[in-house]
Amino acid sequence: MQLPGDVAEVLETSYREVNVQVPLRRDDGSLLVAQGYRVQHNGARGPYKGGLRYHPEADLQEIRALAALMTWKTALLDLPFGGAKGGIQVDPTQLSARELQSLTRTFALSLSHVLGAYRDIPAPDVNTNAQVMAWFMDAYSSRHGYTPAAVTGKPVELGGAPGREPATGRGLVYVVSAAARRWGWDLAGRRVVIEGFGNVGSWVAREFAALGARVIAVSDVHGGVFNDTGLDVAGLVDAVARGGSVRDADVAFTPISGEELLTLDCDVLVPAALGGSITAANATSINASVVAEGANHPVTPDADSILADRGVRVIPDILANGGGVTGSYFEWTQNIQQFQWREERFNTELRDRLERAHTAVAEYAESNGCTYRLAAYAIALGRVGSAVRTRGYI
Ligand SMILES: NC(=O)C1=CN([C@@H]2O[C@H](COP(=O)(O)OP(=O)(O)OC[C@H]3O[C@@H](n4cnc5c(N)ncnc54)[C@H](OP(=O)(O)O)[C@@H]3O)[C@@H](O)[C@H]2O)C=CC1
Ligand SMILES: O=C(O)CCC(=O)C(=O)O
Repeated sequence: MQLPGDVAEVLETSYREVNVQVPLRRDDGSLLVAQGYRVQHNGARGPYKGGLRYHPEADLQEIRALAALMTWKTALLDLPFGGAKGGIQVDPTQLSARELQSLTRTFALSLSHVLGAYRDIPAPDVNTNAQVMAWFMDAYSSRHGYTPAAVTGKPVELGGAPGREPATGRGLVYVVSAAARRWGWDLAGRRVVIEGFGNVGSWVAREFAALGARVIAVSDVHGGVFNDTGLDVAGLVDAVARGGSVRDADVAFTPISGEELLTLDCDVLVPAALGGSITAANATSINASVVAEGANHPVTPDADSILADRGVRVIPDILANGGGVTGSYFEWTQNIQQFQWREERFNTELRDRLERAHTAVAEYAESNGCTYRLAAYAIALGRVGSAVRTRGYI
């Protein structure tokens, strides 16, 4: 794409990286001092936008990488946002509900000077959910006045958009369906494997099952479950809603390891857990026709080349999981206007935006003979580069 050198130089680093101390008085009286981050990568196209992750591996390097991905994602989806990501390096599974709320409020207050509805708008990511966003919004509002548009992914009764919670997984299935139509595939009866069964993975499973595809394996941190004739997705969802693992589900399955799951013979493999699960070490063992990236950067660059050489089609994260931030965009605009769409309208608009982005990527890839990932990056970087120059940043 011949990105000019000065544009590349400014996009290689983040605009602002905030590192805050997040002290928490534990229920037992001891003190935990966690590190919190918000990285604002680029805001040329609009306010910074991106999720908050609570995870022991959420360090500055990881958050920085995820923030840059948000810049490309919002540009590819043509949303009026830049890219950011944040998080706390902590294991939330070890915290009580009171501790989680306290940690979230302290974090929100320490970041509040760089956030805001027209500055930077957080949302949920790994181990954060609508309840965490409600606490975050409440803490932010205590300092700035009631501001629902400062955070997305909120509970529906607090200005959340009906449809935002399923939007990432549902959007991925809209994108795969659009690609399948282009390739002349019928998704009914196709074998689907999903790594991760949280917000994204569980909605991918529900939406594929609703289309008549066969979800043959899913996993969480405790391992995987496999059934060649198709898993009972509703039963898996019930088990997780009760606070258990997919392994606790009262459905027919054979236990498998997370590593085995990735190598199963399938039509569509959806990594929907953390980054870096498909590497040069296991890319030669992937037995999927298509890898649709629900997670952010689940395929390392080395693995990406191996998959491309082997003819495995990869639908990149910035397209495949773009339904989440697109849904957040709908929520943000509705909060600003004090208005709410019904979920049917939300889904129609979501599908339309994702299909348009998919068509742009597919056409670019076909006319330039490149992968979907390169096409998606070329489109996104072109848009960000143009905004950087037009706004006079450089
Ligand atoms: N939420 C959103 O709107 C968006 C999320 N994403 C990306 O999607 C991915 C998943 O996010 P989300 O669903 O929100 O997060 P959740 O916290 O809801 O779920 C994460 C899931 O991944 C599982 N998991 C974690 N580590 C592993 C592992 N090593 N092997 C197998 N499973 C594992 C978790 O298991 P357990 O429950 O047992 O811990 C859980 O099932 C992330 O990469 C995120 O950045 C991308 C776009 C938007
Ligand atoms: O909804 C959002 O604003 C961001 C979601 C997110 O973090 C992501 O797409 O990775």
